[in-house]
Amino acid sequence: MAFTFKTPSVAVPSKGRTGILLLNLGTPDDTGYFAVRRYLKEFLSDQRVIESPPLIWQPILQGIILTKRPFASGANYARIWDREENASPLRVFTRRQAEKLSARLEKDGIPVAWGMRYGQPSVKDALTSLMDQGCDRIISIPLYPQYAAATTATANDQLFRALMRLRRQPAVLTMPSFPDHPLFIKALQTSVRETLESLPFKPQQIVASFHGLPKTCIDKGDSYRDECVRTIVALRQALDLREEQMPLTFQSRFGPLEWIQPYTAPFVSALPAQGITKIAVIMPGFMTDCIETLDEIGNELREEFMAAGGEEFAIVPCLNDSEGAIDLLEELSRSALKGFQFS
Ligand SMILES: C=CC1=C(C)c2cc3[nH]c(cc4nc(cc5[nH]c(cc1n2)c(C)c5CCC(=O)O)C(CCC(=O)O)=C4C)c(C)c3C=C
Ligand SMILES: [Fe+2]
Ligand SMILES: [Fe+2]
Repeated sequence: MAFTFKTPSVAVPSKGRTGILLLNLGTPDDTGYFAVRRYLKEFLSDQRVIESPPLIWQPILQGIILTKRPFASGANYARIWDREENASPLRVFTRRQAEKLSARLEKDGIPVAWGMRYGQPSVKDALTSLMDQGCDRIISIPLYPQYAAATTATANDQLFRALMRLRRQPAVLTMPSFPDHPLFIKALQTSVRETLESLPFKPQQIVASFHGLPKTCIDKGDSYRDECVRTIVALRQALDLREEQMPLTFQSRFGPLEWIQPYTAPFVSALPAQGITKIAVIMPGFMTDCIETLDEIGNELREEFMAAGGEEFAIVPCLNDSEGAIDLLEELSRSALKGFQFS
C-alpha cells in the first residue's frame, strides 16, 4: 500500500503534545432519504456490525433494506431532530461533550477533537485537527461504556485505518470501556435521582434498556453482555435497588437472528398485566441521547406500554453533556495522560 506523508501545519513540539479524541458512532446529516441512505449504507456495510458474508448480505442491503428503510428511519429521525441546531441529537451532544471537556483541559494545553465512525466529522479529520495542533500523542476514547466489537472495536479500526496512511504516526492510546467506573455509576445515579425528583409520579420499576446484539456475537466471545451486567449490578447497588426493581433488558433488535434477551419491548408490554403501570426507563448503554433512546424508547415503547394498559411512562435522559458526564470524561483523560506523558 502507498504510505503518504503528513506534514502538520504546526510543528510538533519537541516535548510532544497529547490530544484527546472522542469517538462516537455517527448519524445522518439530515432526515432526507439520501442522507439517511448514505448513513445506513456505510453503517450496515461494516462487517463488525453485520458479520454475515458480504456475498450474502450486500444484495439484501442494497436491495430491500436501502430501498425501504431510509424512508421509515428518516421519518423517525425527523421526530427527534434538534431543530435549533439542525442536527441529530447524537451529533449535538457529542459536540457539546467535546466542547465542555476541552474547556476543562484547555489550561493544561490539551486539545480535544471528536470524530464519527460513520459520516461526519470523520475520524480522519478529527485526528488531523489534533495533529495540526502539534499532537504527536493521541488518547482515543470510544464513547461506549460497554465494549462491543460492533462499536468500540470498529471505532478503533477506523482510527487505525487513518493511521495506516501516515508516514509519521502519532503514538496512540485507546481507552478501555468503563462499564462500572465509579464516575460513570455516580453520573447515572445522579441522573436517576434528578429524574425521579422531577416526575409527578413514583415509578414502580425502573427498566434498564441496553442496545441489543446478535446472540452469536456473545457466543463468539464478545464481552458486551457481561459488561452490561457489570453496569447494572453497580447501578442497582448505588441506588440500593433490587433486581426486580431495576430489571435488565435489550432493545433495538435488527434482522431475523436471535439477539440477546430479554427483549425490552415484550418485557415492558407485559408489565401492566402484572400490575406495574408506572415505569421509568434508563438506557445506560448510551452516553448521548439518540434515535434509539428518544424515538425507539421515548416514542415507540411509550406507545406500546400505554396500549398494553400502562398509565405513566418516563425516560431517564442519557448523560449527554451533564456535569457528571464531563467529570467522567475528564477523569478518563487525566488518568490516561498520567500513563502516557512519561517524557
Ligand atoms: C446488526 C445491526 C446492529 C448492531 C449489531 C448494532 C450494535 C450496536 N449499536 C449501538 C448503538 C447505536 N445504534 C444506533 C442505531 C442503529 N443501530 C442499528 C443496527 C445495529 N446496531 C441500526 C440499523 C441503527 C439505525 C436505526 C435507524 O436508522 O433506524 C444508534 C443511534 C444512531 C443515531 O443516529 O441516533 C446508536 C447510538 C450499540 C451500543 C451497539 C452494540 C452494542
Ligand atoms: Fe445500533
Ligand atoms: Fe432502533
